[in-house]
Amino acid sequence: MTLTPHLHVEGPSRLVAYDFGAHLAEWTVDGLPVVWLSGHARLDGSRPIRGGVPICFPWFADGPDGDLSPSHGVVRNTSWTSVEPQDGEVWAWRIAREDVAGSAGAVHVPGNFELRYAVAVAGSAQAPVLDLALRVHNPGDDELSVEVALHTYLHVGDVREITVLGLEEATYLDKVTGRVETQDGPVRLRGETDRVYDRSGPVVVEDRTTLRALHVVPRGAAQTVLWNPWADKAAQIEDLGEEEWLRFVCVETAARGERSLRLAPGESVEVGTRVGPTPIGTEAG
Ligand SMILES: O=P(O)(O)OC[C@H]1O[C@H](O)[C@H](O)[C@@H](O)[C@@H]1O
Repeated sequence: MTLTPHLHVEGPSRLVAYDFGAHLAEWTVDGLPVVWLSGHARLDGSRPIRGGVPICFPWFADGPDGDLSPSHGVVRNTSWTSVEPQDGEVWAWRIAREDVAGSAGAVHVPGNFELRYAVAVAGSAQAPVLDLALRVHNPGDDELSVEVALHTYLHVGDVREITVLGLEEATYLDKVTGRVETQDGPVRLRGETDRVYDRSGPVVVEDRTTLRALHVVPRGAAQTVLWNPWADKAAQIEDLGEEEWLRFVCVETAARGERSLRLAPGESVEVGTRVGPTPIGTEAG
């Protein structure tokens, strides 16, 4: 099966998305990717799409106790239902617990849930801003505790040449070493990077290669995950081409572990991310 893409062109923006995973796969501005898609991504529904913005839910990676699969939960492996976009949204989708019943990992879903996800483009033609909004609703009678992430793959010219601002002095779990550390100054990636920062403020990725700054503004989740597999790990990832690891960094709006979302019966919360490129040296629009 080949997945059918949705395409949207608006001013300098071009967006591609799939119902499978409600996955925004590409956002280019003036022909240059901001949200990056692997040239080796499988677009046949046989595995999650490598790149774009995978939605991780109701667990992140292998879950709070490290024993769940598939990686990042069940909704990025399932086709969502398109619903009517509202108020300037480009696309919107919905999925609920019954839609994942029977899928791999469904037995680990911790309770009833309903998700609505929307992709919008805001800002101006000169400074477009992508807005991603995931509403999580608990329609059940019990508290719902879930992990979630908007796992944004941002395009950079060379990940070794970027500076990530906004995480200074934040504590983080280094998933590579298993240690908890404190960020000393801006982040410059020097090897495999897989960190869960206890911070939910704006992050700026300065990319000296493309002469762009990518501004990421999260909402509704307490953590920021920074990920790049680097050369050796990337070589083991089937749907990443040679050297493709140089072309992206993931800056993820996340709520995992002790910072999971806890929803009372009937409660809804929204987790979102805004992303916008600006030329280096100017402020976000
Ligand atoms: O390969 P995936 O299942 O898409 O996961 C890719 C990566 O996602 C997150 O950033 C996790 O923190 C990493 O540990 C994981 O390797």
